[in-house]
Amino acid sequence: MTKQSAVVPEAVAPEAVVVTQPGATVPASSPVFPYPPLKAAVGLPIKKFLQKQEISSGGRVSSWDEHPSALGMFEEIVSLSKGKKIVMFLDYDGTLSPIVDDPDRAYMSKAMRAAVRDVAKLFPTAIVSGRCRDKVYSFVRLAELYYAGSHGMDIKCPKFNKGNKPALFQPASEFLPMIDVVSKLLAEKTRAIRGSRVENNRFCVSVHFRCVDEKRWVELAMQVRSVLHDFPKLRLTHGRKVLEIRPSIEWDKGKALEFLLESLGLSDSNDVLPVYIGDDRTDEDAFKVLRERGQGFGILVSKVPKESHATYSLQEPSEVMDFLHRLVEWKRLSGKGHPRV
Ligand SMILES: O=P(O)(O)OC[C@H]1O[C@H](O[C@H]2O[C@H](CO)[C@@H](O)[C@H](O)[C@H]2O)[C@H](O)[C@@H](O)[C@@H]1O
Repeated sequence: MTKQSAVVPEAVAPEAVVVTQPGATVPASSPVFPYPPLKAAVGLPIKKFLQKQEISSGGRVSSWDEHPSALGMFEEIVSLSKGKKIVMFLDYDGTLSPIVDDPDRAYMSKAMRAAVRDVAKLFPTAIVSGRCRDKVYSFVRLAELYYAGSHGMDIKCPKFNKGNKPALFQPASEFLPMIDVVSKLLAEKTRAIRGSRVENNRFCVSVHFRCVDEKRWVELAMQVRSVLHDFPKLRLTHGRKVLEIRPSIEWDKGKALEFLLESLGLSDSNDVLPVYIGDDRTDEDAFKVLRERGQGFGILVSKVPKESHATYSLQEPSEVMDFLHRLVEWKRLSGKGHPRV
């Protein structure tokens, strides 16, 4: 038995199992992913089990003062965008579709699809998801969008650098065979844990525990770790009741955002306003990039106030849809569909 501590989320705003080294302090409010590198944690026994932590984005905070509603601040937002070209980045699960138990049934509504289609007519729009790109495309079904699947490790642009051909960018392609092997091993190892589910997202793998009895979360995390022990080039992160296994490369949704801006030929322009909407920890990488660039802003989708690199908030996908509607309406009224305000 190895020695490690697992931190499991509180019931109210639950979203992950975090495995740490014994003695390691995981600040309850840390907005940054608190795993030690996988290698350091492997080989240490379980010491302690449940500890409450807010997880899906940053730690929980007491009010929305830091991240006011993007609907409430809509006038301010559009005034910020005066003379600028808006570029939209949208996460999928929990942002465009509600969180549901079965990941294969996380459909977006027709109304949401229509809202995204309308937005994409007016602004370049990308979907940035942890899902396999084909899978997220099968949910969204809008060919005119840009898609970044596998947490940005699988990017498809309708056009690239003003050329006409669709282009693919897959910085982790060498990991494909390894991910396949690991996905099968994980499925085997976790089969006996009722409710668990392994989802092969092509360049990464998700191990879901939303439907696993809480008493077995640690057992599941241990099984995952035991598989990963033999794959030091992979790392473990987590999202909303899901453990995510992915290549240890310097690539995330933030890097994908920058890549997409570059491929749109908009990277160096001061008159570009990227807006990223997302609900999960992995979206924080993109929010952070926008903060660091001092360009555009992030919108966190969450029912509870959290620490986040986002600037604004929306409570749930229905509010995301309202926001998209307002953006379209405002643009139509102000610019008659021209790409600049
Ligand atoms: O980046 P995202 O598009 O938000 O993808 C992150 C994970 O999303 C999916 O899992 C989440 O949504 C499921 C359906 O609502 C839910 O059952 C699960 O508990 C959530 O974690 C997707 O299935 C994962 O592969 C992605 O990693």
